[in-house]
Formats: sequence, C-alpha cells, structure tokens
Amino acid sequence: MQKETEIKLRVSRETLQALREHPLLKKRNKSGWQRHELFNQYFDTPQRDLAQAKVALRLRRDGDTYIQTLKSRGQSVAGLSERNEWDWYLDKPKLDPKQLTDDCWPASLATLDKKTLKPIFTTDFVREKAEIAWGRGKSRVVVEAALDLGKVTAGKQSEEICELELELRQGEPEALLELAAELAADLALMPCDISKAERGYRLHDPQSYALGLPAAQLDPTMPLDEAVAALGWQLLGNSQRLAEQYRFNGHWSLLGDWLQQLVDLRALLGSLGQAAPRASSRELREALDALIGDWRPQLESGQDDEAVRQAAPKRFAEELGQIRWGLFSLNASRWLLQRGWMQGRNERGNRQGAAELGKWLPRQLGEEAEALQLPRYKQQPEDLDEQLPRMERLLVWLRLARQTLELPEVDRLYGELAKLHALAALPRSEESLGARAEQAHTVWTLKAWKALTR
Ligand SMILES: O=P(O)(O)OP(=O)(O)OP(=O)(O)O
Repeated sequence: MQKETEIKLRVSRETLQALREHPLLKKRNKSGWQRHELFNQYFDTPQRDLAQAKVALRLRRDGDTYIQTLKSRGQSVAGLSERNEWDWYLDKPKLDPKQLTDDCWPASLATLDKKTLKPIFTTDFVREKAEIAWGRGKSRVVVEAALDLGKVTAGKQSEEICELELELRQGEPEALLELAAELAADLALMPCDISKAERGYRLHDPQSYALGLPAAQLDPTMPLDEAVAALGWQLLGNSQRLAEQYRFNGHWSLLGDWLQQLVDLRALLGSLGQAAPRASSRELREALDALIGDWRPQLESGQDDEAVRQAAPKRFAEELGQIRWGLFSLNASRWLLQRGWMQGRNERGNRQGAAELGKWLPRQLGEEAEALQLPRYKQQPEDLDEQLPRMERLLVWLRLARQTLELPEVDRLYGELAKLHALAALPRSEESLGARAEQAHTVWTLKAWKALTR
C-alpha cells in the first residue's frame, strides 16, 4: 500500500500549456516531461456499493502495462488529499478480483459478490509528467507534477479533464501548497479535491457529489486553536466544492451557498480577538472582502432578477479565469496548515488560543451580544445594517458550533438571529423597518440571548 498526498488544480487548456513552460517548474525539472496515454476503466456494482464504501476500483492501461488499482477516498486536510492506494500489475486487461483481499478491501464490503463488479465509466487522458525537485530550507522536496488532458465518460455523458496534479514524493506537505500558491500568483488555478472517479460518479448521478465536507467534530473541551483549524478548513473546503459544482451545473442556489462559506470564513477570522492578531489574517481578510464585495451585490440583485441569475455562470467562469480565487484559496489552505493565526501572538493570545472552546465561546458571544445593543436598534431599526458584520460573527459560531454551548433554546436563538440578519440586509422600507424592530425585540427576549448577556 502507498499513501498518496496530492493537490489537484483544475485549469483551462491555455493554462495547462503555460504550466509546461512555467519557469518555476522548468528550472526544477531536470528530466523533461514524459508523455503517457492512459486508458482507465472504473468498476462498481449496479447499486454503487464501492462508492458508498468510499473506494474506487480502476483498471488502467499505460502502454503495454495493465495496472489494477484500489483507492480509498481518504481524507482531505487543508486542500491536500491523503489517500491509500493499492496497485497490482496484471498480465491481461481483465479485472482480477482475487487480489482484493481483506487487507485492502473495506470490511463493509466483505460479503459483496465481486462478480457483480461491472465497468461504469472511463477516464481517458494524456498525462505529461515530470519530477520537480528543489531544496526547502535544509530539506529536499520531490514532487511529481502531472498535466492531465482528456475526458471522463459515463454512458452518453462526458466531461473534460484538464488539471494539474502535484503529488508529494519527498518532503513536507506544506511544500505542495507553497508550489501551488507560487504558480497561482501567475496562472488561474482552481484547487478542488475532487478525484477523477468522483467526476465519473457525478456524471452518472449528479446527487452523488457531496456539496460539503463532513461537519467538523467539535467538543467543548477542545482548545480554540483546534476549533479554528477544523472550522476554517470546513468552510474553505466547502467553498471549493461548491465553486466546482456551480462551475459544473450553474444552479443558482449553489452560488449563494458558496458566498455564504466566504462570509462565514470572513466572520470567523474577525471573531478571534487576540487569539489571531489582525496582522496575521490581513491578507486573507482583504482577499475575502474583495470577493464578497463583488459577489454579494450580484447575489442580492439576482434574487428578483432572472437576467442576473442567467448571466451569473458566465461571470463566475470569468472569475475562475482570473488568478484571485485560486490564489486566495491556496493561501488560505497554507494559512490553515501552518496555523498562520498563531504567528506573532502575544502571551494573552496564546492563552486564548489554548482556552477550551466551551469556556471561550460563551464569553466571546456574550461580548458580541452586549455590543450589538439590541434595545437601541428597536428604537432605530434604520441603522441596524451597520451591525451586519457583528451579527455574522455571532452567526458563524452559532451555525457551526452551537452544539458545544450550554444555552437554553440555542437553536431558536440561531434561527431568530439569522432572521434579524436577513431583515437587516434588506433594503430599508417602512415595512422592513417595522419588521426589523419587531425581530430585534424577539431576539432580545430569548432565553438564550438573556443567558449570553447576563
Ligand atoms: O494516476 P493517479 O493514480 O494519480 O490517478 P488519476 O487517474 O489522476 O485519478 P485521481 O483523480 O484519483 O488522482
């Protein structure tokens, strides 16, 4: 078994060509690019038992060589995916189920009749690969770079494959992100941890694509720093998956969900007080503000303007054609992997970062709730929009971590505060101002609100 640590970056055909010639890869590549034509058949049962068990089974032809591979879906950490992989070299192009023994085969599939495995989709592509090596501090990094161009085909459906894969052979995982971020400063790269197998399954069944990562596992005794890493990665990973799916199918609601992840991430960065000195997150906050500043108005105007909704996929494709999304996304991954918020932190900040989430969070929310001054906005609802960022800072934690709070009716608090936020974001009208004042009162009277502001 091998462990594969890699990052995948979707690119346009022009970018794929430009990468081949990019000085950063060229000067670190001593042996040139080798071209391989790869033909791949994936197998599963008609009920997709393998996909459910989160494994992919592939038969590959590479020249005269036939390779059977089993890959686990693995886990995704800060934009890098880690997967287990088993390879068997075969004499003929025929699946060899005997090799799929208990040491690699998922226990949940122990009773599966392997004769029911059938071809379900193919990925055929040309791979140009090169070994890229360089020194990083005192250590050496070796990465296999692959430029893949071809297509995934499932029945009558197909999708282009056009991607850069960077797979770590030696060195620290961080080096992969550094290299990717350096390339992304010049070229539009779209990081997204979606395997070719996942693309094949998506063609078969659009519902098979998971729009988000599994929810972060939080508990009240974990240090704040751990919670920040888990939530930060969840939001960034979700935003990458949503961007990919919106690019793929252009469903309007996905664009709103994508923006929501960015708003949440921005609010998370703004809510950490001394645990994240402002300088440590400045670049990311600026990048997020620029993205949110451009996309929020479009989402708002698209609510009741069909033409805006129709034009949005093209605009999004233009966004992806620029460098800013990829660069932001990769820099955010690096920041999370290196725990960038801990840099330049003072003693007090370190204590906060080490504080238990269950102790830090109620204090933090309590301070924000006090500062929101709801009684004032009951009187002056026209000014409530100035409190949108504060409400977002409250909402991100309530949305993602309220299960760690010991507050009465905390779900209700989340729901009512989200309503107040939505009202504050609406254009002012006599009707909406009345509704704001009323909703501010409702939140103010909640048991959970009272407990927070006690
Ligand atoms: O050649 P591999 O093993 O990296 O596999 P792939 O055909 O690029 O597919 P994946 O999307 O699983 O890396």
